[in-house]
Amino acid sequence: MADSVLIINAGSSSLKFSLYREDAKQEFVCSTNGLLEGIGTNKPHLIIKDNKKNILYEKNWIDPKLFQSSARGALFDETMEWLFTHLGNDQIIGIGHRFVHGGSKYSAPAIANEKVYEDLKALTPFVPLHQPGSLSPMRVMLDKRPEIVQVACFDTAFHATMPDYAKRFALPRKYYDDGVRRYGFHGLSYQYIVQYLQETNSPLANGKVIVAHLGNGASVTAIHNGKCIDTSMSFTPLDGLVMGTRTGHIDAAIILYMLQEEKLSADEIQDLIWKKSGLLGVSEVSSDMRDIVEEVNTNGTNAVYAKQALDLFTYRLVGEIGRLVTSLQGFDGLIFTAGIGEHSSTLRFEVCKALEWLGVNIDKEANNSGDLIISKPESKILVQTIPTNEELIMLQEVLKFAKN
Ligand SMILES: Nc1ncnc2c1ncn2[C@@H]1O[C@H](COP(=O)(O)OP(=O)(O)O)[C@@H](O)[C@H]1O
Ligand SMILES: CC(=O)OP(=O)(O)O
Ligand SMILES: [Mg+2]
Repeated sequence: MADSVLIINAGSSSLKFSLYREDAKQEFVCSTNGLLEGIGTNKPHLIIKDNKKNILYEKNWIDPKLFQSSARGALFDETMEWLFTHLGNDQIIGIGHRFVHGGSKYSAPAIANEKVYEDLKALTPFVPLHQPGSLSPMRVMLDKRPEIVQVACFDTAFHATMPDYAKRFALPRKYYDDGVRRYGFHGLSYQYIVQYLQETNSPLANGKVIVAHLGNGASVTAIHNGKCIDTSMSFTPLDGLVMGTRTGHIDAAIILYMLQEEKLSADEIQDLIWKKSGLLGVSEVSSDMRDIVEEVNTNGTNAVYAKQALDLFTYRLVGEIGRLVTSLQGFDGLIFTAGIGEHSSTLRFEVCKALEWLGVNIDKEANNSGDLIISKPESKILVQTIPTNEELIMLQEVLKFAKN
């Protein structure tokens, strides 16, 4: 019977899981990978593969009702059901859960218990797209298999090194003391990128690097010597860049306008800014970058709106990179990661072209052919695409607890 560690990564449009099995060399190697993607779109897709990329299970849902976010629970349950009935003889010695928000109480991984569960549940209003998906598998396992060590790993932890002026909003001091400040998210992904640069002896490991994590949630982070200097997301993962369904940064007074003039309720505003805005709201096509690009390329009925959404996404991303280059006082490298960052060569090209004046010189062929280094040798800034691996960072954290 092999010892295994299960890692669950609940994203806003996806649920990823990886099962790591201990081999004869006592190393934990990924044996099964699952990806449920397209949550919140009308065509979610589940695919589960073994470590040789053979497909173990696949399912497509085509149902307009799935567009409603209330259908998320059912999709999560079905994925989890498959997982728990296919564990075979594996003995799970630990489970890692990605928690986007740790609030002011949790800035390091924490072992799950009732207190931790309740503390994290209380943060749900700040991360409505994520916390329910992270909490539900933890709850199931606390009830069914309380003997298994479960570790909550936080996106916020990586950003603890930001200086006071990057963390603080210009509000009366009381609010900062009450926890109203910039936390930053996607930290497990940024931690992985830093580790990757160190392990590959990259000249960027000790340099000034901008990392763009562009998934359904999108953020950019300025890193110097492996430490976070500033990042685009703040109190919640709503701030910063335009995202799949989130507004990114908007004038806070717009919320007052919606409340007072448009007479929207707090719940309606919450729904609007988290689930109906971003690429989806502007394009009226989809929250999924693949659909937006296809609508533009095929000159579909909403091609003009889709192009506006794409241009806005790019413009705001380039602007935020500019701000962070100033925070770093220059930069040596630019890294793209996560769903859009890893796969959309068009987006990477547009961003790099807009940054040419800062010394970014993209190699068009390398960018299109999926190479990891996509800048020309003479480029002042090294540009790389690095597939993220939040699961590996969580595995390392779980093993610290489960193996001792
Ligand atoms: N081949 C592709 N081209 C462009 N965008 C892609 C491609 N594959 C995935 N994406 C985009 O990546 C995003 C999802 O990223 P991901 O990091 O998996 O999501 P999450 O934020 O839920 O973790 C979606 O907008 C999707 O359209
Ligand atoms: C923090 C966040 O938005 O995460 P994701 O991109 O996985 O939804
Ligand atoms: Mg993600």
